[in-house]
Amino acid sequence: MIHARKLTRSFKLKRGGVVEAVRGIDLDVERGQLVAVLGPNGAGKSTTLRMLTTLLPPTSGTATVAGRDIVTDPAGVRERIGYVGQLSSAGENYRVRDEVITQGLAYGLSRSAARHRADEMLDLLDLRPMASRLPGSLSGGQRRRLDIAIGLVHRPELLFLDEPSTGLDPHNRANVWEHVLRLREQYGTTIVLTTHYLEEADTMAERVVIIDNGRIIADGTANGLKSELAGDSLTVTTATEAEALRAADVGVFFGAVTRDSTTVRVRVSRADTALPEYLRVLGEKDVRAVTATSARPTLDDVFLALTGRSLREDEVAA
Ligand SMILES: Nc1ncnc2c1ncn2[C@@H]1O[C@H](COP(=O)(O)OP(=O)(O)OP(=O)(O)O)[C@@H](O)[C@H]1O
Repeated sequence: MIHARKLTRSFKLKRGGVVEAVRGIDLDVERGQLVAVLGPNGAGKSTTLRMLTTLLPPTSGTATVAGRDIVTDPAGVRERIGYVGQLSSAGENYRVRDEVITQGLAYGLSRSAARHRADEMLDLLDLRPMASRLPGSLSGGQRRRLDIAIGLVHRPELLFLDEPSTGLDPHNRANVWEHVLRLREQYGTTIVLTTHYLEEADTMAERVVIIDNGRIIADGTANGLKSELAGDSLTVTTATEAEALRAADVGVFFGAVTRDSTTVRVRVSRADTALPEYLRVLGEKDVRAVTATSARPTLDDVFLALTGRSLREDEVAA
């Protein structure tokens, strides 16, 4: 459904200098996949999506999307895809149902086909009760769902969603996800979406593509990436910082260590066997653990292992 090779985009800044937003992305997405593109602010997620959706020409590189070339046949790509950007696509003048119908007409559907399709999408996204309201009166989550309905009106095989859940409260986020998953189940639509939210990418998408600094740095299932790149973690807290320092010194014999005040974290391949052994050695060195826990890795641990930075700070800032 998507085949991109060495896709690259740089921006010349007015005040001089160049931003290399996307630096040579290779990406293949098969029909029916649900792919989450994850990365910190400014990683190049939106720029990648905007190139794949023909909103922005690449500086270099090639891509076919839904079988059409993004550079030589942008109209062909657009007919076959839906795109829901970060900003709401609904205007304020039409009522919800009319807004979807108008979009259908813009795609060349007949009036009756546009009406039929609009109703189908309003049902799919549970927007029927809001059909005659103005978009401005909808909640954030309802408005996002309206954006998705608009993006789907021409029955695209492939839907791009740029941060569909950013800015929504957890309830509305879960609700938007429920609808995205339903869409996929009912229509088999291929979905590529960007997100800042680690947990969402982890639990909802079958494939996670992590972008940083304009490059893909990891690509796979969440579980695959975690076991391949991160490993389990042991966390021990001590009563004093001096003890934590000693615990960190011991920890390096077990795996990579990070320490924050009296908390020491050690990355190991198998926490179940490493934790008792670590505690035993700490006892020998007169270090008493106040708490000791082990955890399976998260996608943040994957990102940390790859870049030395946490995605969490970004998530909090978003
Ligand atoms: N039109 C533009 N002109 C100049 N720089 C741009 C432009 N669009 C994007 N950039 C820069 O390109 C880089 C990648 O931006 P992009 O919006 O693709 O990141 P992102 O991963 O989608 O971030 P976010 O999660 O914040 O949306 C950033 O440094 C951004 O400032």
